[in-house]
Amino acid sequence: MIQRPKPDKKRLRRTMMFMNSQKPGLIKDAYIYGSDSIILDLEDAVAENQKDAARFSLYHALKNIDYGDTEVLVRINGLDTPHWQEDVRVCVAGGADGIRIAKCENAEMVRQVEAAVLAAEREFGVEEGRTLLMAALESPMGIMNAYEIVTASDRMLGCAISGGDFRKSMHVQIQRGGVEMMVARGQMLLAARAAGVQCFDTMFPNIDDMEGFQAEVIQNHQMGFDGKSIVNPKQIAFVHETFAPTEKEIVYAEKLVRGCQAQADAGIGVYTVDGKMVDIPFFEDAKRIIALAKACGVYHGDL
Ligand SMILES: CC(C)(COP(=O)(O)OP(=O)(O)OC[C@H]1O[C@@H](n2cnc3c(N)ncnc32)[C@H](O)[C@@H]1OP(=O)(O)O)[C@@H](O)C(=O)NCCC(=O)NCCSC(=O)C[C@@](O)(CC(=O)O)C(=O)O
Ligand SMILES: [Mg+2]
Repeated sequence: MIQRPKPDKKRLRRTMMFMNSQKPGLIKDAYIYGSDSIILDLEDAVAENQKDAARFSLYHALKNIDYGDTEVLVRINGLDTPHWQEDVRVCVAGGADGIRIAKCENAEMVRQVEAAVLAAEREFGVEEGRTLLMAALESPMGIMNAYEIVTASDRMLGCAISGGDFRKSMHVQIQRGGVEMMVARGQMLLAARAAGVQCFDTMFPNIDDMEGFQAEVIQNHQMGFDGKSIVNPKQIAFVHETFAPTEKEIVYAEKLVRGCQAQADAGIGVYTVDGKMVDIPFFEDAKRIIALAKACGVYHGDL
């Protein structure tokens, strides 16, 4: 039986790759692709008459497959279905790192899942508080309530917007440039940053349109997302590359971090580095960039 390390709310999550729990062939070696997290799906990828079979296959995967450093999340069925409570029991009994709450609309839904998770942790002798939560915001109501959702539980690692359901409820189609979801993405990002949790963009469904995918990933990064839901292994590399700090950013951040203490000791609060003004917020951001570069495995200095 596999014992997974304690889940970390703040870990690196550039990619969260969905896969159908109903398909043992997909989930048995999902870690080989190197996405930061995988999402074993019990919800919309699983046909209604296969929910029990998917849960069975999920439980055996959680118990017997060593996913190594890959975080293992499970997307449970919506709270308006007869499935979600049994989904929660299986996730906790199997030792999943966290649960993605599908179609989350308000804080009360988070509290309901949290109560079910706690009951399952007690039932199966799992350390209380071990199982993390994240919310998928898939409707206008979910987006409007983003802040109350992400602050509803100490287990909450963050939230993700879900474009398929969201666009359907807004009567819009996916657009190059993302104008149809710009406001919702922005509102969710504000809520997540205000709450100090992570924030993820939706999956890009057109897996053969790499150009469109790459344009969306670049925009996600520019907007401030921590990562993205994905549906296919060929989407991983570009997201990882885009979300890692560049060599130029690392060199500049290193210069700021190394210089800031000396400047502060000399009583100087604001000065220029390579022709750019810097003061306290820039140092904090430089430290974040170095930490991110370390987590991405692209920092080789001694800070
Ligand atoms: C799309 C396709 C069928 C294409 O398959 P294909 O086989 O044609 O792909 P190929 O590229 O040929 O695969 C090459 C090799 O990779 C393996 N491989 C492929 N995909 C893999 C994968 N995901 N995990 C591990 N392995 C994989 C494959 O087995 C093969 O291995 P091998 O045979 O050994 O060479 C496949 O990708 C897939 O099933 N994707 C996940 C779909 C899914 O789960 N959707 C539900 C979640 S979204 C949703 O519900 C909407 C949402 O709710 C979202 C939100 O909330 O954010 C909203 O509202 O927006
Ligand atoms: Mg959905």
